[in-house]
Amino acid sequence: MANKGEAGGAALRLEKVERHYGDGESRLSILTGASLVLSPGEVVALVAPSGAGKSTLLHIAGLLDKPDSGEVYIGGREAGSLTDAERTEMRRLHIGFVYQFHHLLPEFTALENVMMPQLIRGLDRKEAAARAEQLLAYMRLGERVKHRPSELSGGEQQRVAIARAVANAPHVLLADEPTGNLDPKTSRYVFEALTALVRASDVAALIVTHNMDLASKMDRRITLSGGKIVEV
Ligand SMILES: Nc1ncnc2c1ncn2[C@@H]1O[C@H](COP(=O)(O)OP(=O)(O)OP(=O)(O)O)[C@@H](O)[C@H]1O
Repeated sequence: MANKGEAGGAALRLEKVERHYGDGESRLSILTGASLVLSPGEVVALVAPSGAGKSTLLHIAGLLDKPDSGEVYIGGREAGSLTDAERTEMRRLHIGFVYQFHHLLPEFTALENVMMPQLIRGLDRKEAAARAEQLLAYMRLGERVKHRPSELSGGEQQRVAIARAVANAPHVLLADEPTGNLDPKTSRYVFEALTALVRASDVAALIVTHNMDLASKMDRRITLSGGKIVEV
């Protein structure tokens, strides 16, 4: 299940990233030189107060937004010099996203949802189905592959979303409150499944959470202070 990142290299590197909103008197400096290195297989919690810039950072790391200055490297490749088409391609192949709400496609089964990113990448159906089955079995959803999202519990839906996010063996998994919508027991279960899959797949995970219990179980905890990343 290992990904194709180069040996020993960083999965994600942010170098002195700055992001400002607005101009003149109303200018807001949200990121003022944020630097971060994530290694393959590492699970890192990003814990910071509301408005500190967590989503801004995640959007930049996920190539959904561009920094005003600084660099973003995904699997060793600098993203700033890429064309829009290349950025989209890099996002599709090398970055997985998990949100608080699963965003699964309601008319497709769990298996088809996990196959989807692989089919978009051009993999044939048989290969995509085999990998999707393997991932869902890993998430202990082997008995649920033919269920549609509405036929799954909240925790099961989130586990499908996690399997889908790593289906293309990305370098980086970015998760924004992935268990924020679940009860504490289910949260822990989903988080443990996520962590096991991320480690087995050699993906680097950056997880925004307000849940200190889960944050304490991750490899590292970081926060944003004055627009910079600080280890907690
Ligand atoms: N497009 C934008 N234009 C102007 N200001 C913005 C924009 N996006 C975010 N901001 C501001 O930047 C700050 C950081 O926002 P961001 O969403 O990154 O914070 P956050 O840490 O994710 O917060 P939360 O935990 O509440 O989601 C906030 O004050 C927000 O109002």
